[in-house]
Amino acid sequence: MLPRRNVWPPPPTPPTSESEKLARLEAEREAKRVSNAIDDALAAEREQRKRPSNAKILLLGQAESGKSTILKNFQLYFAPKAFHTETEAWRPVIHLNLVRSVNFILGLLEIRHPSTYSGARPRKPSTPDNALSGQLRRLSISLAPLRQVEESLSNRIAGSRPIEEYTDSSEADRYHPAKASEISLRSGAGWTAFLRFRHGGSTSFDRTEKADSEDLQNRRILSACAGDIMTLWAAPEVQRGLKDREITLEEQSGFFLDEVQRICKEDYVPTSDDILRARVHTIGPEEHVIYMESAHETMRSWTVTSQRVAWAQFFDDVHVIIFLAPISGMCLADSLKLWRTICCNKLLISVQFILFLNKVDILTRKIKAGIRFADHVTSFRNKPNEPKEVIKYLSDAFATINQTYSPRKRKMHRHDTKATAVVIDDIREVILLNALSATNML
Ligand SMILES: Nc1nc2c(ncn2[C@@H]2O[C@H](COP(=O)(O)OP(=O)(O)OP(=O)(O)O)[C@@H](O)[C@H]2O)c(=O)[nH]1
Ligand SMILES: [Mg+2]
Repeated sequence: MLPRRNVWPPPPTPPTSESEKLARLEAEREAKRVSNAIDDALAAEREQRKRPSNAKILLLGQAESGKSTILKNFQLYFAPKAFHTETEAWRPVIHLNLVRSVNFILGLLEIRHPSTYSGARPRKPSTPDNALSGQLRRLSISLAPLRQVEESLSNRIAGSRPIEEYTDSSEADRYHPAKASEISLRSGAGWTAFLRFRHGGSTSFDRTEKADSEDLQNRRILSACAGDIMTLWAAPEVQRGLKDREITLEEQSGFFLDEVQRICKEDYVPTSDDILRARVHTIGPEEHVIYMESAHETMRSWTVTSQRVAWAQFFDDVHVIIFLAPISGMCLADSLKLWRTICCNKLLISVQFILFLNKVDILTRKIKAGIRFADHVTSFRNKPNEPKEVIKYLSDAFATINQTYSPRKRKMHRHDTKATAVVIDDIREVILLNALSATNML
C-alpha cells in the first residue's frame, strides 16, 4: 500500500538512531507532563469557583493592639507573592521609623528645658543639657542632614508632613517620647499611600524622576550616617539621658536602632520581619482584600477591615470578628470594656468572635523582669505570677464577659500568640466554617 499523504499530524518518521528515539520519547514525556499540569490547573480552578468567593473579617482593637500587624501576617501567609511585591514600598517607612528615632535623640540632647516634653520629665538629669560632650556636639552636626531626610520621607509617604504631631511648630512636640519613631497615616490611603512613593505619586515622568533621585539621595545620606548613628546610640550620655527621662526606645514600636548597619546600606531591601515590625499609626478604618495565592485555599479571598471598636455595629454583615486584646500593658481595663460592648451588641448576634490575646511576649518579658501582675490587677490575688497563669486568667475573664453579656449563647474561640502559622490555621478554620454556613453551603 502506498503511504498516505496529506495527513495531519504527519506520522512520526521512523527513528534513525537510538539517540533520536530517546529524544523523541523524552519530548513525548514532557508534552504529557505539560498537558497534565494544565489539566490539574483547570481542575483546581473549577474547584476554586465552587468555593465561597470571599470571607469578610473585621479586626477590632484599640490603638496599637496589633491590627495592622495581624493584617500583614495574613498577607504574608496567604498572599506571599503580593506581599513581597510591596517590599520596596516599606523601605521608606522603615527608614523614617529609624530617622525619627535618631532625630528624637538629637532633639532631646539639644533641649534646654526638658519639661517641655509632655510626660518626659527627667527625674534627675545626669547631663546638664547645655554641657554636651565634644563627641555629641560633633555627632549632632554630622547627623543634621537627617532632618532633611525625615522631611523628604514624610512627604513621600504621607503626601505631606505627617499629621497631628507636626501641627505644632515647636521642635520638642514633633515627637512623642513614648512613640518617637511613629508615623501617622490616614487610612483610605492605607497601604496605597506609600505605594504612591513607588510610583512617584504622579504619572508625570519628571515627578517620578525627581522622586527617584530624592530616594537615592536619602539612601546615600543614610548610608553615610550609619557609623555616626551607631556611635550616637551607643554613647553612654545618650543612654543615660534616655534613662533619666524614663524613655526606653527599644521597647517602642518601629525601633530599628539595633539594625542600623543593615538598614542603612544603600541597597537595603526590607525583610519580612522588618516589614512586620515597621510602625505606622493608622487613622481611620483600613480595608484590604487578600487574594489567596494557593490553589488549595478554600476561600478565594478575604476582605479584612481593621477598625477601632466604636463603629463595630456597622459591620454586622461580617462573617467573623477578630478582637485583639493586647495583654501586656495598662489598657487591659479598656480592652475588657470594649469587649463587653461588642458582646452585648444585638446587631452582632450572629457574628462569630475570635479573641486574640496579643503581645504575650511583652507580658512574659515583664513578668520575667520581676513585675507582679497582681500589683496591677488586684483580683489576680495570690495566683502564681507566671505568664501561663495570667493568660488563662485573662482568657477566662473575656470568656465570662461573653457568656454574661451576649444576648444569645455564642461560642467564642480563644487564642494567645503562639507561632503565627498555628494561629492563622485555627483562624482560617473558624472563618471557613462560618463563611460556608453563612452561604448555606454547610
Ligand atoms: N512584641 C510584640 N509587638 C507586637 C505584637 N503585635 C503587634 N506588635 C507591635 O505593636 C505595634 C502596634 O501594632 P499595629 O499593628 O501597628 O497596631 P494597630 O492596632 O494597627 O495600631 P493603630 O493603627 O495605631 O490603631 C507595632 O509596632 C507592632 O510591631 C506582639 O504580639 N508582640
Ligand atoms: Mg494600624
